Amino acid sequence: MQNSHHDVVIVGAGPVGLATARMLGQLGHDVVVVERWPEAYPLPRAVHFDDEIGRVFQSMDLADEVTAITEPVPDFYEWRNAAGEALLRIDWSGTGPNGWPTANFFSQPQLEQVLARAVESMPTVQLVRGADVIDIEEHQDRVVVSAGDTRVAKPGQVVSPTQVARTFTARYVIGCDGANSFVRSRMGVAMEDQGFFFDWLIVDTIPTDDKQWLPMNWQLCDPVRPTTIVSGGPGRRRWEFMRLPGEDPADLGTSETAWKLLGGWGRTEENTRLERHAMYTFAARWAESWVKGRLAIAGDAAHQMPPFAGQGMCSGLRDAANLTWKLDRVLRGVAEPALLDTYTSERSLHLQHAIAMSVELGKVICVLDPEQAAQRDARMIAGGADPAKVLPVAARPVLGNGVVLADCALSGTLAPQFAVEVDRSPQLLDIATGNGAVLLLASDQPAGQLLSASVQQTLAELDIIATSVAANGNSDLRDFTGEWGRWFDANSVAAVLIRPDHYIFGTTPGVAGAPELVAGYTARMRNGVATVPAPGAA
Ligand SMILES: O=C(O)/C=C/c1cccc(O)c1
Repeated sequence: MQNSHHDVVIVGAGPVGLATARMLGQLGHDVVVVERWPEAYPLPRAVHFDDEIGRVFQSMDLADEVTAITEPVPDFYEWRNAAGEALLRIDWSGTGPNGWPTANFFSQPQLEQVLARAVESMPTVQLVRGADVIDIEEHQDRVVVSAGDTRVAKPGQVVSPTQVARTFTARYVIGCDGANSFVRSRMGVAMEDQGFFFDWLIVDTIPTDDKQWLPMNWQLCDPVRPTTIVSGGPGRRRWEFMRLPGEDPADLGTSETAWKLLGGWGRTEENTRLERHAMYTFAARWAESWVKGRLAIAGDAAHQMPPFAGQGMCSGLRDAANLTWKLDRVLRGVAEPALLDTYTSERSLHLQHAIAMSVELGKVICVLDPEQAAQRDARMIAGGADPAKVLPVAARPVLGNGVVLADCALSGTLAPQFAVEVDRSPQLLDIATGNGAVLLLASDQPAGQLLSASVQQTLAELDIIATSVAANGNSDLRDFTGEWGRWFDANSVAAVLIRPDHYIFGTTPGVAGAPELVAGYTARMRNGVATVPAPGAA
């Protein structure tokens, strides 16, 4: 029997598992990804990522590869009633604060191919397909993952093996193994469920004509048949049809029904290839704890949400970005394992925002009663289809308690990624600074002249890059668009400490407060769980 030793075993080779492997591999760790299916799954599932996740792909050195398989959104994501009136218009056009298009559509098999190629090219990362995890044994200093060879009974169906064919020993195991996660079941954690369940038929197609789709993405809020019409990535279209009361899910989930419903949209075998159709029960739930001992979960293994905000995969990739820089420090022995507890506390609150938003959007479209639909229409039309007026979730998402400064307005929110100039060459901030934590100072002097030798030594020990940005003068980075200046001014801050996952640890009103900011971050990283008071707080 084969046995191999690693720093981390990742169970599941979907986008979240592969991204987690890529990020840990970039940090030099020995990682194996264990996937039960012998071949990459060829059919669509997730189709959307936002500007934050584009930045995460960029940090994985995959900006060009991902851009090449992606369709950015040029217009509004519209929600219309049966009469065609706008109920909600969400601006998905343009570039977001993370320096990437606000909304992007792709086909998951293509994305997985990009990610799989990337991890397979890394000397310390291995991808093992066809290995079905059947046991996980946790010891004080290691975890042993046992896998059998996958037996495919018929296309799309595996029979769980009973015999162990190989074992993988590691210091940590991360379950990126989907909604029915085996790793989660081994952790024995409870799920918090919002009780939001609706059945929908998802239909993925490849149009063979040259039809234009305007707007690119929209929702038909017609109680006769609530329907989603969105991109499925370049050259693809997705429809989602809500199951009506009395409809049998088995009847709705046939290709005959898919064609019948597509027919109502003028899509026939003459102009369309049916790529996939599947029934889904949308749910809104999350695990109460995402780390237990040496086991962790991420992505659908940790949470599921309705698709209407396009945040399912985005949330999973946020998990990967949050977990990997912390796990890196624990694996390197420069942080206590207690640092990993902040993965749950930070991400869970942020995730609950995404779930609340997705459920609110679900409440808009999953309405089958004509009376209720008419009331909804009147309310949303009166609100001018403005998301700020017609949706109840307005506050921006923020990380929960963790490696964040208390009493600091920007702590736990995303830092923007505006462009800067280095040696007259324009580039996005993270390209200029490289991956990792950044202390960004609003000053026309170089950071090296603003910080004492001892602060600079602490920064080096914590792998924090210190740099300054200003429109003029001798700053390290030139704010050639003025966007950084406006951001610092609007928030009344002059120093910001940005974590490796691009979230803000904290800010100070003056550059002079930077050493205290660094001291707070240092304490937080070393001590684990308690939140650090803001500089100057009593
Ligand atoms: O990527 C996904 O999982 C879902 C994307 C999406 C975007 C917009 C509307 C939807 O119903 C789904």
